[in-house]
Amino acid sequence: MRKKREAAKLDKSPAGRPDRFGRLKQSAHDLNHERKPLATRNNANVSKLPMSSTKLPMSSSRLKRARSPDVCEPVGKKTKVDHSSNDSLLNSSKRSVSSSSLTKAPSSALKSNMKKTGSSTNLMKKPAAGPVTSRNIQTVAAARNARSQIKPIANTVARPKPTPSSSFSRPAQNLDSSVVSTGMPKKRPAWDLKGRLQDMETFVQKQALDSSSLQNKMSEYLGRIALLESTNQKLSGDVEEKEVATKHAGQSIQELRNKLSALEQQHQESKRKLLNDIEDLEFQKQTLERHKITLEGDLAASLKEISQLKMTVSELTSSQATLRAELECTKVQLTSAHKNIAERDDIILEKINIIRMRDESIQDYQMRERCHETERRKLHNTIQELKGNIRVFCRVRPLLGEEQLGNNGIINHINFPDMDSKIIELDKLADVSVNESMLSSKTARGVSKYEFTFDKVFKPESSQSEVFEEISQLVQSALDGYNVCIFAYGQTGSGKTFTMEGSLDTESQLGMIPRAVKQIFKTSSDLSSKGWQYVMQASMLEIYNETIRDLLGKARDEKLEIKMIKGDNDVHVPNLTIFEVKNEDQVLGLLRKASENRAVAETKCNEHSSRSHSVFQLRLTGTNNITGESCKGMLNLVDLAGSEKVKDSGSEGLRLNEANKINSSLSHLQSVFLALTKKDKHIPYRNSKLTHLLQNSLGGNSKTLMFVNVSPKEECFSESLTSLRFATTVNQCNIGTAQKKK
Ligand SMILES: Nc1ncnc2c1ncn2[C@@H]1O[C@H](COP(=O)(O)OP(=O)(O)OP(=O)(O)O)[C@@H](O)[C@H]1O
Repeated sequence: MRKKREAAKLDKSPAGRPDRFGRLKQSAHDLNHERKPLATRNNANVSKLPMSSTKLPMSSSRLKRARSPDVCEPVGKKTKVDHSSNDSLLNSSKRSVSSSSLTKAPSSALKSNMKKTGSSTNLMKKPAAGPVTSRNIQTVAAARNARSQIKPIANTVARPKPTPSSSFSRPAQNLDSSVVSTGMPKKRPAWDLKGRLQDMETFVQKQALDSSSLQNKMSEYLGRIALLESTNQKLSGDVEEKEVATKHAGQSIQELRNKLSALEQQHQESKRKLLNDIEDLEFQKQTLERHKITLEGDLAASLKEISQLKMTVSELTSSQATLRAELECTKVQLTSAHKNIAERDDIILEKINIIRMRDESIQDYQMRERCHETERRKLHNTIQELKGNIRVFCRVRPLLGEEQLGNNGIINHINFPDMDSKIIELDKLADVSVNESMLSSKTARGVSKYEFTFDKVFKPESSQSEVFEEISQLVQSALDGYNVCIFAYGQTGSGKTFTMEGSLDTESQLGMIPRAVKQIFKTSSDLSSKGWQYVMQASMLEIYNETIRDLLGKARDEKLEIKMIKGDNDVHVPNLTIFEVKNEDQVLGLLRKASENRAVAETKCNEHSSRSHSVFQLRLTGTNNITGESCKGMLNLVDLAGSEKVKDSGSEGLRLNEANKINSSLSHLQSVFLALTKKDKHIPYRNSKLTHLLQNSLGGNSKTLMFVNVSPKEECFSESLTSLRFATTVNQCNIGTAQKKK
C-alpha cells in the first residue's frame, strides 16, 4: 500500500513542480523498489505496456491467447491478475514474458530515470541557489555523471514505440520481419507448423540469450542506480547543509551588508573629516610655508647679524685684552679709591655733625628772622613815614599811532633833566598861551620851562614792571596791616587805566592792580612759613555821576550807599559784592568782569574813555599762630575818571554832564588834599562819594600813592600843567603818621 501511495504521489507530482529533491528521492525509492523481485513489478507493468511496444509482445500475446482465454481482456483488469499466474506465465513461456518485461522494465525505469534525469538536470541547472563551493561543484559533477550514466540506458532501452493499432493490424508482417531480421529461413507455409515452431523456438532461444545479457546489463545499471541514489542522498544531505549554510551565509551577508553600509557611512564620514583635515592641513601647510619663508628671511638676517656679531665679538675679544689691562689698572685705582672713600666717610661723618649743628643754628636763625621780620616791618614803616605817607609818581605815556607823525615821534615839550628820575620839565613854546603865573623860568628864546619834582618820574619808555617795582614796598605795607591807597590821576587819555589795569591778557602789560595782587599772594605764601595766614576779600565798584555801582554784582544798576561803622570808623558799602579770593587767577577773573561792566565812552581825547572812578578793594586779615600777631590791611587801587576842560573837549549833553561830575569830584579830591596840607580840622571827605569812600585811605592812618599821568601830546600842554600842579600840591601834603591796624 505504501508503495502504491508513493507511486500515486509520484504520478500526481506535476512535471513542472520544483520538487526536484523529493522527486529525486522518490525516483531512487522506485528504483530500489524495482530492484526487488523484478518479475512481480514487471508483471504489474506488463498490463500497462502496449502490446506493440516490441515485436516480441505480439507473438507473446498470441501465445497467451493461444494458452489463455484472458489474454484479450482489458489491460486494466490484468493488473488484478495474481502474480502467480504471471510467474507461471514466465515459467511456461519463460523468455517471452521475461523478455517483454525486460524490454518494458528498462522503459519504465527509463521514464522514471528520465524524470529523475530531468530533475537531476534541474538540480544541476540550479546549484547556484547557494554559494558556489567546491562541494557544490562536486555535487553538480556527480549529477552530470549520473546523467551520463543514465543516457546510455535510455539510448539502449528507448526504442520507437509502435502504436497499438499498427501492432495489432500487422502481426504476421511483424513476425515475418522478425524472422527475416534474425536470419530465419523464409516464411514457412501455414501448414508447416512444425517448421514454424522450430523457428519460434530458435528465435526464443536467441531472445533468451539476449535477455540474459540484458539482465546482466540491468543488474549492472541497478548497481549504478544504487550508487547514484547513495550519491543522490549524500548530495541531498549536502544540499540541505548547503541550504542551511546558505541561509546562514545569507544572514551573514545581510549582516555584513548592514555592517558594510555602516562602514561605508563611517568611511564617508571619515573621508569627509579627512578631506576637512586635508584642507586644514593644506592651509596649515601654506601658513607654515609662509612662516618658513619669513623664518628663512629672518634666518638670513640672523646669519648676517651673527656674522656681524662675530666680527664684533672678535673686535671685543681684541679689546677685551686691552680692557683687562685697564681693569687691572682700575683695580689698583679702586683700591686706592676705597681708601679715599673710607677717609671721606670719616669726613662726611664730621660734616654730618657739622650739618646737624648748622640745622640747629638755622632754627635759631629762623627764630631770629621772625624777630627780624617784626623789626623789619617797623623799620619799613619808619622809612615810609620818612618818605611821606603821601607820595606822588609821575608817568608820561609814549606817543601812539598817528601821534608819532609830528616831530618825527619826538616829544619836544617834555624833558627829564635829572639822573634820579624825579624831575619833569615842561617847555612852553612861544605860541602856547599860558597863564603868566604858571611860568617858572624863561629862556633866552622866550620859551618858558615848568619844572616839577616828584618821588619818581617815569619816562615814556618805562615798562609796567619798572613802575611796579617802585610801588611794591607800598603793597607790602597792606600785608603788614596798613591801609594803602594807590590812585591814578590825569587828564583823559593820559594813561591812567593802562597804568592801573593794563592789558590783562599780556603779561608784560599787566598793570599795577594785577601785579599788586600777584605780589600779595606770593608774599602771603612766603609768610606762611613764618606763621602768617591771610584771609583776602575782594570787591570792585565804580562811582559814576556820583553814584556807587557794584562792578561784580548781579544788580548792576543798584545804587549803593556808603555807611560808617561806629566805633571802628570803617567805611562800609552795604550790599556790595565781596569775594573771598584764594589765588591771583580768581582776582584776575574779577578784574576782567569789572572791566566789562565799567562805564566807558568815546571822547574827543580818548576812544575808550573811562567815565567813572573805579575802586578795587582788597581786604587782608592776617594772623600769626607762632608769634600770636594779627593785622588788618586794606589795599585801595583807584583808577580815576579823566579830567578834562569841558570847553576844550567839546562835550555836550550826557558827556558834558559826566565831565562836570568828574571834574567836580576831582575838585573835591583836591580840596581834601589842600585841607590835609593845611592841617584843617575839617577835612571835606563827604563832599563827594570818592573822598567819602577813600577817607580812611587818604588820611593819617593810610599810605597813599598818587600816579599823575601826563599825555605826551603838545596840545595837552595846558592840561598836563594843571595835573602836574595838582600833583605837586598832593606831594606837599603831610598827612601824618600811618597807623597799623590790629
Ligand atoms: N605807558 C603806556 N605805554 C603804551 N601805551 C599806553 C601807555 N599809557 C597809555 N597808553 C595807551 O594810551 C591810550 C589811552 O590810555 P588810557 O585809556 O589808559 O588813558 P586814561 O587816562 O585811562 O583815559 P580815560 O581817563 O579817558 O579813561 C590807551 O590806548 C593806552 O593803551
